[in-house]
Amino acid sequence: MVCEVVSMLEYEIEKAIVRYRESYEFRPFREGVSLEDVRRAIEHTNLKPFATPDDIIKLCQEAKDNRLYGVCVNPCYVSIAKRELSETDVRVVTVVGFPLGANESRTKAQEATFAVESGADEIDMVLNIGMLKAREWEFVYEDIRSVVEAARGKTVKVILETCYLDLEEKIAACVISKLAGAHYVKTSTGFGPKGATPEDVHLLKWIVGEEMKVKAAGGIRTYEDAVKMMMYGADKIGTSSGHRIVMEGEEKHGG
Ligand SMILES: O=C[C@H](O)COP(=O)(O)O
Repeated sequence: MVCEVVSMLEYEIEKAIVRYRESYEFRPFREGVSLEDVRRAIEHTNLKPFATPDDIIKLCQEAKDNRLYGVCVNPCYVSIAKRELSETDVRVVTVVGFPLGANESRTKAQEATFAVESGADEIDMVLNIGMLKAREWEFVYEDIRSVVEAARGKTVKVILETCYLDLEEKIAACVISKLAGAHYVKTSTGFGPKGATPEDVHLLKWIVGEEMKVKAAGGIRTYEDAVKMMMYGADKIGTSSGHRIVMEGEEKHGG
């Protein structure tokens, strides 16, 4: 059984690498991203270690005022965010195995279970970066699967932390995330040495295709940054600058 999973993962990863070598082209997936598109893509984020309950209440208020897609908060703040956003359609996103991805899989699964119990609508988990680098494909696959199962149907995003990965590792991480049943791949935690780039966002979208989505996160500070990420394949934008980005968009488009 384990052998079958390993062979399936190796086969699919190799197939994706060959497809990349034969036909990859870097060009925008779309033009014409509107301010409304940007608002509805932003997951307004505060994952700082020193964030207080008052900071989370402010984050939620900004998300409501700016009609953003969601907020992304550390697990201890899920219930506060849920309370602040009740009777709105603003989603509560939280993180698992954050920011290193190096917890035991059962710890990640338990975190996901607790997050859902506390009211999280979506889970952003960090994959096991060291195990990916060691080409322990089935470990990485089972690690993601355990969180997908624990999330009980809630959206699961897999943070790849692309700044640490080479091209083949990025492709392998996308293929494994998709096969393990995750709904998104996400570029970065915002805590690594580098965040999202249009090149990485494009590569991720090109590999996962239409059945899966991409979240760009880390270092996205301006309206122009957000629009560019969306042109190159991002469906969601994780940023601690959501309020500023929308203000810039309103200035540009006249309110
Ligand atoms: O998941 C989102 C990131 O943590 C946000 O990163 P940022 O603070 O660089 O915007």
